[in-house]
Amino acid sequence: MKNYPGNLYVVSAPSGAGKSSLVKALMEVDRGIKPSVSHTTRAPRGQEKHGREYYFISEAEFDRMEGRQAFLEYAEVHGNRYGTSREGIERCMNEGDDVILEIDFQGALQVRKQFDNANLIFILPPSWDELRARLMRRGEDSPEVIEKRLANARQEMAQANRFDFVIINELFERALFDLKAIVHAQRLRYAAQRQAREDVFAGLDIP
Ligand SMILES: Nc1nc2c(ncn2[C@@H]2O[C@H](COP(=O)(O)OP(=O)(O)O)[C@@H](O)[C@H]2O)c(=O)[nH]1
Ligand SMILES: Nc1ncnc2c1ncn2[C@@H]1O[C@H](COP(=O)(O)OP(=O)(O)O)[C@@H](O)[C@H]1O
Repeated sequence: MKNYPGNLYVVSAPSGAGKSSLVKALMEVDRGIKPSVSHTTRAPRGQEKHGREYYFISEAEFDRMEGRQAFLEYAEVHGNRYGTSREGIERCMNEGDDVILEIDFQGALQVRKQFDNANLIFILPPSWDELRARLMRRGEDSPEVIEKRLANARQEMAQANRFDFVIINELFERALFDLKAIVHAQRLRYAAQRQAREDVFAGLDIP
């Protein structure tokens, strides 16, 4: 397993729990962390732009990328396909940047198999009623799509105990504080580990 200078954070949550809002707010205050833009076969929502929220691609293009093993992970979620391109992430992490992935739990567990020090963070809503209310307030999905996402949320939330960290997004600022604290603490931890490794190598008398 390759050792990159950058760290990897993976955020998963049921639809509407607030993961996109939290990740966006984190990146506004933390310039050392870069988003990964996924590829999807889902249609863009109102304000979404190709290359910003997602690369919106056809089923055929998705098949081609899958065929040439361009994805670090991919999964079908709520009836659409989503995948993380391997190339961009490895480049960022090689350059020493931290990378944050916003992907579903199936993808998160695939990533952990490839990066054993990936940090898996699960965001929970405070209640079912609030989850439904947020999906409705967001106003981007039809009632049928909202019902499908709520039905899937039960199964998704049952996976939270497989993650390294769980954050309850009740008060937004509080949840953002928790996310920042996790990123900061893990960054320090890996920096200390790397330093310790360098110290060991520096101490070895190899010509
Ligand atoms: N496995 C995987 N899941 C993804 C990827 N990109 C997005 N997702 C997940 O797909 C689900 C649906 O995302 P989206 O359609 O943007 O809806 P939202 O979660 O309601 O904002 C969410 O759980 C995302 O985290 C990806 O590259 N891989
Ligand atoms: N703590 C919070 N309290 C109230 N509303 C929130 C909170 N966090 C997010 N929201 C709102 O809930 C909706 C869903 O958030 P979003 O970030 O799109 O979720 P996700 O990416 O998990 O699907 C958005 O309208 C967002 O503004």
